[in-house]
This record gives sequence, structure tokens and C-alpha cells, in this order.
Amino acid sequence: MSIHIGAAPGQISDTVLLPGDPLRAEWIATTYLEDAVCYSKVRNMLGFTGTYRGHRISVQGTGMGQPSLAIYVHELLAEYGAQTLVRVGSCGGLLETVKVRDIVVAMSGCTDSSLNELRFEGFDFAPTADFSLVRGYVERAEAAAVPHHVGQIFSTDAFYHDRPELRERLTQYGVLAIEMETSALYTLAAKFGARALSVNTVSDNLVTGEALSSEERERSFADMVELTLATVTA
Ligand SMILES: O=P(O)(O)O[C@H]1O[C@H](CO)[C@@H](O)[C@H]1O
Ligand SMILES: O=c1cc[nH]c(=O)[nH]1
Repeated sequence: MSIHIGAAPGQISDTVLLPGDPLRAEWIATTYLEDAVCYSKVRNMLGFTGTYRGHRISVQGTGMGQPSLAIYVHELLAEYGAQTLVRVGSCGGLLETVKVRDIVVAMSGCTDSSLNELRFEGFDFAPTADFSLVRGYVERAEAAAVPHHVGQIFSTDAFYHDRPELRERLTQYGVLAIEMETSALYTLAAKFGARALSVNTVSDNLVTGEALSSEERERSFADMVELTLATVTA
């Protein structure tokens, strides 16, 4: 058992899906996994392991923001031997063309967080997805004709930002969407030599104001999850 994950060694698969919302983790486990077992309820940050078409898969909630995700991802990598990690999140579209329910496949994650400034002492690290996972995901999204965008995402520390005008700069530079975890996920995967990908369904568009409800953010991201399961079990 690690400090924040109440699982015994061997209870978690080397392939882990990572929604921010623990109730989305439960929805994924009960909807898609056979014989799903809840291995952790510590702080209600639910984690499950089951099988998908014969492959052992875990789903672990990470909470909101990079500090929270970093705790769970560090423990998955350092103590449970995770090798393939895919964030299945929600995000806000920063371009008008990145519409609600589209999927954003994050090739890279920039951030306003100081986590990597402290880690790299002034060097500018570029948190980047695993190419084989990006390719596998995008091939499947294209084949299934699921609307998607591939590019850079912005991981913010502040959902309610004091300087919303900075978002316009990101839009100007073609950053596709905003969320709160990808940069830390890609950084930790690099540190531990693991594969990571972050895919995010657009839950709201910051240009048009269109938005999904909380319940839709918890339970309606089937395309994103099905493409993820197909990619990691290929
Ligand atoms: O829906 P999840 O996966 O939590 O992702 C997004 O939603 C939360 C903010 O509402 C942040 O965690 C952000 O990254
Ligand atoms: O962090 C997030 C997630 C979804 N939508 C946003 O606007 N921001």
C-alpha cells in the first residue's frame, strides 16, 4: 500500500487510465471492465482493476490539478510498476474550431505551474506524449470518424484565473485547449521511462461559451474511453 493508494502490490495493472474525476473512474470501470474490483477508496480517490477484452486494465482517479495528479502518478510509477498511463480528461476549447464533445489529443503540454521551473532550475523542459500512443490513438479516431484535434494543450494551476486575457495569447499561438494535469503527467512519465498520453473531451468552449453539465462530464465520454481502451490493448 502506498500512502495515497490503498492497493496491495500486484492489484494494479501496468496499464492505467487516469480521469481527474473519481466518479468517472467508477463509470469507466463499471461500464467497460469485466470483474472490476475497487482497490482503493483512500480519500475517495477511487481506483479499479478489471479486464477489457482479456487485457488487465486499471482506472485511477487523480483529482484536479498537477499537484494532485503528481501524487497518484508518482505512486503508480514508483510503487506499482505502471508503464502505460493515459489521462482521460475534460478540457476547455481555446479555439472556436475545437468544439464541445471533440477530443483533444495532447502532443505536448505547456503550463503556468512552477513545478518544472523548480525541477529543472531554469531549463525549459517540454513535456511530450509518447509517439506510439499518439499515433495509435489518432489512427483509431480517424478510422472511427470521431472528431479530434492533435496539438498542444495548456495545463493551468488556476481554473478561475485572475488574468483571463492570457488565454487569448494561448489562442493566438494555436494552443488547442486548457485543462489542469497533462504537463505533470508527461514530465513524470519521462522521469520514470514510462509511456503517457493525455486525451481530453472538450467539455466547454471558452470562445463560444458552450458547456456540458457536471453529469455529462462524469458519464458521457464514451468515444474517448473506447478509443483509449482500443489503443492500449492493441
Ligand atoms: O475532468 P477532469 O479529468 O478532472 O479534467 C478537467 O476538469 C477539472 C476542472 O473542472 C480539471 O481536473 C481539468 O483538468
Ligand atoms: O481545466 C479546465 C477543464 C475544462 N474546462 C476548462 O475551461 N478548464
